[in-house]
Amino acid sequence: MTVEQKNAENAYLSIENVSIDFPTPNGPFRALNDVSLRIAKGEFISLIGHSGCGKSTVLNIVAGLYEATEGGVILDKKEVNQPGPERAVVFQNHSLLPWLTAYQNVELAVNQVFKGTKSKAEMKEWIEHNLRLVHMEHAMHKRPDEISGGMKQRVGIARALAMEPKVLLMDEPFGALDALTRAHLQDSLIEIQSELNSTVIMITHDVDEAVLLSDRIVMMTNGPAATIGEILQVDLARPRDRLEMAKDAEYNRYRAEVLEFLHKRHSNPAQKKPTPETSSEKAEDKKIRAVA
Ligand SMILES: Nc1ncnc2c1ncn2[C@@H]1O[C@H](COP(=O)(O)OP(=O)(O)OP(=O)(O)O)[C@@H](O)[C@H]1O
Repeated sequence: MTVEQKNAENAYLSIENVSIDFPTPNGPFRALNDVSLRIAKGEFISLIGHSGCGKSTVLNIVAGLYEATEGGVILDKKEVNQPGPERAVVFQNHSLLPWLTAYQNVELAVNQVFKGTKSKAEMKEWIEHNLRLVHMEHAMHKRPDEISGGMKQRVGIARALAMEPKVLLMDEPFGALDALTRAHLQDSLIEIQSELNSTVIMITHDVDEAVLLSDRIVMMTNGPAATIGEILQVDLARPRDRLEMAKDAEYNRYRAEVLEFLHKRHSNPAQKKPTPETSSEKAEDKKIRAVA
């Protein structure tokens, strides 16, 4: 059986022939063209590609925030056509309510999902359990302005996990953090993933992050009309240890494979013909190189 057939059989989340046109003053702009991806339960998928290729658009369609012009998304046999708590999103910039403590921020989401099904005591235990999962039990009664950026991101992840989503959607969740904090959070995510076996789609610009965390890395072509260019299956044994990985020849082969895709086979067109209008894309490309 081919990998493709195996994925089709095990699909928990299916993105089927998705295309999207955004209206612009010059007519419709096709951002994504014919994107298809089948994801198994418990799989960790990274989406990587140059700035503006459409990664967030894919995630927003799965989240139900954007509607595909063609094709659609099916999660656990049901079509996705609006946002819902079974698809929790973690953004780059933590979106905690500033006047609530870490505990209360998680409580808000838990109330939304479990009101009527869990007792007050069960809810308290569940909120604390999720804060413990991200190692935030010591600061659960602090407000966002009293904790660091990395801690806020941990609370954002706890809040998403506490909703017990079928799929966790992460849009550059560690993009705004310094390298060390980022590494700590990646390690926490590896730990959580091995404990919960969550199904995850994560957007990243960081090649090491993608290889370290993913079962498959989905590499997107440049837009407009972006689509999936290649998919890299990462067959590294778990649990993965970052220090051991750095010396592992297989790990470095996967890493080189992603870099080749991004900088050779699908290099950023902004780099080839630099113009003032593309300066923001060039900055983004530097971001990919800097973290690679
Ligand atoms: N609501 C919208 N209306 C019009 N165009 C949009 C809209 N959302 C995205 N686009 C366009 O679709 C393309 C893909 O954008 P998207 O944000 O998905 O890219 P991305 O790969 O996530 O970028 P980045 O890595 O910089 O976050 C871009 O050309 C963008 O300008």
